[in-house]
Amino acid sequence: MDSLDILEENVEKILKGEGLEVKEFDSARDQLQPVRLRKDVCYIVAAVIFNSKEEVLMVQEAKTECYGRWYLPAGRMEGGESILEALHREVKEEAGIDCQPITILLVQEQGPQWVRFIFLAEVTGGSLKTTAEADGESLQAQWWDRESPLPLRGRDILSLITAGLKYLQNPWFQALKPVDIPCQVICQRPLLTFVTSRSDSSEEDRLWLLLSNSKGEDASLHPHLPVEVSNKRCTVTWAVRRLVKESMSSSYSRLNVTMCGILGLQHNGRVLGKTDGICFNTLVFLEFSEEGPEIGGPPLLDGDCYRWHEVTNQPLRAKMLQRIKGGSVLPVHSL
Ligand SMILES: C[C@@](O)(CCOP(=O)(O)OP(=O)(O)O)CC(=O)O
Ligand SMILES: [Mg+2]
Repeated sequence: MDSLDILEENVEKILKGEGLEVKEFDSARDQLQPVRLRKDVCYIVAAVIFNSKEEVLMVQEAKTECYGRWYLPAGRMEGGESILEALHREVKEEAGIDCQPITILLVQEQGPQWVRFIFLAEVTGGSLKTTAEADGESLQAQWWDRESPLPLRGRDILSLITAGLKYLQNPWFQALKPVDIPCQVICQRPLLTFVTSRSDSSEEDRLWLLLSNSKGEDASLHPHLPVEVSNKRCTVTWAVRRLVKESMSSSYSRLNVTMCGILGLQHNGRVLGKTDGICFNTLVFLEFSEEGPEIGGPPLLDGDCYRWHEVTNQPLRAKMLQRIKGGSVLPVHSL
């Protein structure tokens, strides 16, 4: 199998939400310090869970700063646990309910220091925590009909509940759960795409993918997708803008960079301080905001660190175009 076949096989895997080991980074070595949970990264999980009457599971907070107010079951991940283990633990501790994930519904992030995974989940067992079982985690849990008045800890959850109902009625992207692959840093592997529409609508659009020419330690690294590290305060969206600015600086001012969303999320978390990172596989779309010297092709690249690969594999190209144009990707909100 030649190197471009391997590349396209890897792109297929990413489109399915599968993970790929991160072998090489396109970031300076000094940005590759392992991150440490609760020291320089904070991950939070939150659960949107409905019952058969479309009431949503809410917990009454026991914390001083929000005592007695209601919120979704949510909390900070602890060292050594996976994202799904944190989800199960938080929902059990705060609501008394056993659950299983349906999908990650949304990722909200402010760079490494705050990443929140909102899950749509379903009940598998347990029973609602009662006031007799109140503790430091929560006072009680109840099903909320979403209409009766309820003093909320934060109104941010209302849009999350709406997103959960919308997904249940119409799953607009394929269900996504974290893939258990360790990573030391918070990084992103973008499918960074450029599309040229054909003048003759009977022909399919042309699609290009940005590849990195960086060589790995084992120099035999096949042409591969770039991997950008998100260091301090650098959001996922900003990291990909930085990549575009560095690789296409002469065209950057004429480019619109659209973060379509997350195709996959790789995290393991087993070894505190060594596997606290996350690799986000993302889908990004570039387009010109104004005409320029390029005729029907992608932006000119500066230097030789990157190159454009035209995707001529028709089924793969069709899949990628559908994801780009259909918006059927897990949303990421860089706050
Ligand atoms: C992430 C929140 O929306 C609420 C979840 O965090 P908690 O304050 O409930 O943390 P635990 O004590 O671990 O349960 C707060 C925020 O970061 O905006
Ligand atoms: Mg909490």
